[in-house]
Amino acid sequence: MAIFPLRISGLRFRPNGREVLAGIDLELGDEGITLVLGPNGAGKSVLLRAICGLVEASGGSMAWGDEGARRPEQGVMMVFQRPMMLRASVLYNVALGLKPLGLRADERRRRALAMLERVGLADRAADSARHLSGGEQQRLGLARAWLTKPRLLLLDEPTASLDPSASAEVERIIREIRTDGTRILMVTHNLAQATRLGDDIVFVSGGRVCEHTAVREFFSRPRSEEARLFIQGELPWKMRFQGA
Ligand SMILES: Nc1ncnc2c1ncn2[C@@H]1O[C@H](COP(=O)(O)OP(=O)(O)OP(=O)(O)O)[C@@H](O)[C@H]1O
Repeated sequence: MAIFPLRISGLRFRPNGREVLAGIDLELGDEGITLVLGPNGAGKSVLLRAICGLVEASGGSMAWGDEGARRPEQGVMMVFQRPMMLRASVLYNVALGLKPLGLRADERRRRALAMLERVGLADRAADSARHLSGGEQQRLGLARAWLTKPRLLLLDEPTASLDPSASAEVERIIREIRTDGTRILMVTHNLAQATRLGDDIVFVSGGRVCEHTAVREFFSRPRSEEARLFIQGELPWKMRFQGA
């Protein structure tokens, strides 16, 4: 089943009557890296969780592919800021992603080792995953997801709290995953990273998409006052939560 274009219309999430997603409209084609920017509390992570089905929307719709399926059967993966690690080796944690495919154990091991090579963790295969640094854990999370060849990969601030060299390594891997044919939707607070990595920007504020434009256009000619103030670091705290 083709899952693109993904058309999101009027998506709402209102836990206890509080408007977290206030009617998200967004369309994603089948290629590239889209960066989600916006102030704290804007609803960026909730949007990603809603797309991968971890949060149940209170209203609106998502239509996957030309047939407008309500849910994708497979092919959507999400990597969190702190990826989940089992109390087991790095190799075991990566190979875990292949379990649902019903492959033999030696094939899972072979593919997982090859993937660890690609993310620069081959020499850590036997170590405890929980002893990895934050940057290494993020690379492990990316490897685990990449191994399943997802069509859409959702990344929630994958370089938050990483130093510049660990961030650069994670960015390299993200580019490779994209080159390998995976569509990426990624939340970041790092504007320089957005210019390095993104094809287009989705700017979210107050639970709405205020603009969705090419990266260069977003930074040179932001359409909304909120985006302009955000880029300049001057978005007043009241507007952050109330939207435009
Ligand atoms: N499952 C949930 N139930 C109720 N409220 C939630 C839930 N998940 C998130 N929220 C609330 O929704 C709001 C938006 O959260 P979200 O994590 O999406 O913000 P964000 O834009 O990712 O912010 P940040 O940049 O700080 O990570 C927050 O006020 C948060 O407390």
